[in-house]
Amino acid sequence: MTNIAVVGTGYVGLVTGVALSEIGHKVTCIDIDQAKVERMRRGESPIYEPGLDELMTKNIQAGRLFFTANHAEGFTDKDVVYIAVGTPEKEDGTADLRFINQVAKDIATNVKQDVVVVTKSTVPVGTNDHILSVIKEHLVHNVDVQMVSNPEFLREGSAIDDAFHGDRIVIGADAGYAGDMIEDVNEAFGIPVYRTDVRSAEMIKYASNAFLATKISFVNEIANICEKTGANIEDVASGMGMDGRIGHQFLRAGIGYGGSCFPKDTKALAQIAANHDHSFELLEAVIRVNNEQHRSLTNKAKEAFGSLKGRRIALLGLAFKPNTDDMRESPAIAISQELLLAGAEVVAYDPIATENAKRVMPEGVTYVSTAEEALRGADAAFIVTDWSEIKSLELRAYEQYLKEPYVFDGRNCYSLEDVASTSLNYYSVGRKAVVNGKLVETV
Ligand SMILES: NC(=O)c1ccc[n+]([C@@H]2O[C@H](COP(=O)([O-])OP(=O)(O)OC[C@H]3O[C@@H](n4cnc5c(N)ncnc54)[C@H](O)[C@@H]3O)[C@@H](O)[C@H]2O)c1
Ligand SMILES: O=c1ccn([C@@H]2O[C@H](COP(=O)(O)OP(=O)(O)O[C@H]3O[C@H](CO)[C@@H](O)[C@H](O)[C@H]3O)[C@@H](O)[C@H]2O)c(=O)[nH]1
Repeated sequence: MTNIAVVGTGYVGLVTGVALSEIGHKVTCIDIDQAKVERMRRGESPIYEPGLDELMTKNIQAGRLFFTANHAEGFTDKDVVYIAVGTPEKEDGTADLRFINQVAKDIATNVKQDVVVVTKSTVPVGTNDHILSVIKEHLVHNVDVQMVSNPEFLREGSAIDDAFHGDRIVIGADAGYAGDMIEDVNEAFGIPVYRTDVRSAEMIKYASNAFLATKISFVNEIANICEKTGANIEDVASGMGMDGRIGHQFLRAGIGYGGSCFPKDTKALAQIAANHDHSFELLEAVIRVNNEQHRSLTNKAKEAFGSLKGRRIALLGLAFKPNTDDMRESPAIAISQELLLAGAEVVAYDPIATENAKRVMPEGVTYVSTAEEALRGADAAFIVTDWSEIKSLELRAYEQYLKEPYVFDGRNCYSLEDVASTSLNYYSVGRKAVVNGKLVETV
């Protein structure tokens, strides 16, 4: 059992703290947001993440999981401090290290015993060295501080499962005992550990996200070409994925990636390269293709309707992916902006993310509390997030509620054969359209 503090209780910090307590460590989670801390003390997760509340409550009751807004209290008697604060993007695409710098100072002024500092946040190569120098500069007590880079690979919506069944735990440490200590801390997860130096660990995180984003933009480009050639992206992706070297994962064509990580991390890596006089052309193209892909549904609707002025569009799903309330960089934002710009009226529904959506979606969007309400009287439906509730909506609901039978499906939720037996005009991604019951090429 190790005494651990986790600084920052967002998607990563809270899940990390809860998972570490579940394998037997004594964990104090620290956040500057007092209201959040109060909720967490009651066992309520401030984020929607399946399975998280139950595990929080269990470990609070077991006396292994604590929450505080007071750094001095949180750091008392801790052997390990995890940094899990946000590293959002700045205007120029670089990572904003404001919160990281603050935590480094908080650690320096509060720790009274030797400590291993573990960086979970996604940070540019060289940041762990920077954190250590900030800590050393502000250190109040004469203690030893060692750094470990331990990037996080969890996905929102399946974060708990990922924490216990991830593919690997990357531990980047230079000379010293810290790397071994963090390997021991993680032993009970039973997940393969990959040991490397600090800078390589920092790079593994960005390279992994950039590679996955590349897969998505690649398959989206293939989907766009499928639409022009009459091929079917679902079949193409399945056939490609059977090659073990390619694999089936991350070959789902759609409206482009969103979320709190891929958009910001791809830009940050391109910027890291640029700062070292390297133009990362491939990644720049991945980002451009993704931005363009956000427009694909609206472009299809414009083509089908001529003009979208005065048209009422039902947006089904707002979160950047199912099973999360996270709206950061959700394609729904760019899609709504495009629709409103084109003069359309936007009525939106999401099973969970509506409150968060209201904070980041453009002004003028109307929110309703069921999919049926959104569809009723609309000229078209846009399927934006493939929540299981939305995927399982029967096709006759669209026929029944829509004023015009137009569905633009950004997630390929329905089979073309099923749609062909309805009266719907259906446009999806990388597949033929269905118009008047017939499969037709879109160009
Ligand atoms: N969200 C993900 O799925 C995911 C996955 C892997 C890695 N990451 C990376 O992990 C990091 C955290 O991401 P997130 O989505 O959990 O962030 P988040 O924005 O959801 O949460 C950050 C939390 O840190 C708190 N905080 C800020 N400054 C603080 C301080 N000085 N002391 C204590 N608390 C402080 C904030 O109040 C907030 O609750 C980022 O670098 C991100 O790129 C995120
Ligand atoms: O085949 C696919 C797979 C995903 N997506 C989209 O890609 C985005 C990201 O999805 P996903 O990777 O499942 O979710 P995140 O929670 O953003 O997780 C990513 O970003 C995290 C933060 O760095 C990493 O820890 C994870 O390993 C990495 O998968 C979403 O908009 C998805 O709709 C697709 O369009 N097609």
